[in-house]
Amino acid sequence: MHHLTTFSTRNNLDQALATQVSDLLAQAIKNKGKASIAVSGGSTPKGFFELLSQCDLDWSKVTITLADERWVSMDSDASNTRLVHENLLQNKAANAKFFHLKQGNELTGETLDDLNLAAKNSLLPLDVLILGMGEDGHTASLFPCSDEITQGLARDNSAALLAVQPKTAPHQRISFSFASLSTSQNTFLHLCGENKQTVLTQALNGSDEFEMPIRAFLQDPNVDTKVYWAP
Ligand SMILES: O=C1O[C@H](COP(=O)(O)O)[C@@H](O)[C@H](O)[C@H]1O
Repeated sequence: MHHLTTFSTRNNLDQALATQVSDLLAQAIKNKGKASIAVSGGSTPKGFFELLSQCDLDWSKVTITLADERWVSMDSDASNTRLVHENLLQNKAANAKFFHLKQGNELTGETLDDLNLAAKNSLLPLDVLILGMGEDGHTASLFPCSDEITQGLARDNSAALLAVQPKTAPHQRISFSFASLSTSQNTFLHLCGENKQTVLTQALNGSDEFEMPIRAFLQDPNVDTKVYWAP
């Protein structure tokens, strides 16, 4: 299921999202002494990251990871890890821990096994998940065009992470699965622009998750996704 909140500007959205996420992380720290958050990459979250990095929080108790990563080196413009380091792991948030998805040069089965174990032991279930959405309806790196989409959306997938090779987007990816992301305590979908509004409407007007994987987060009755949109 989903709840849509519309903001008049991107900055208003970024401010509201940063405040809400900071409050949720503080609450998790108060309840259990630590907090975990997965953020998305791409072009949408930069302003939100900058504002969140300035929030007062015991960041040393927060672990940040990505919902997905492109298997590129960290100095590449396409690296989501680089985006997070340059915009979120700054200011007050410089003390946060970062759980790296990109480990080594090759995405081997052994790398995945190690990451799956580490994610289950130290990160999951996430306190906060911030998703983005591509214009093909992908979210995280759960791409409709990929051979791995069945595994990525399977409700009984015991693996937290999977390797994905999109056919219509560049770079091999590593992505958290729907099964692991859907256990998050608080899920947000961060969208900006008219094109994303059109894609959102399309996603809400159909039900085939394999055509638009974002539908799993918008329509699964066990997942409550707060959609934040600004023009
Ligand atoms: O490739 C990706 O794309 C999506 C959407 O990105 P945007 O540029 O349209 O905001 C993003 O959520 C995901 O993390 C990223 O790897």
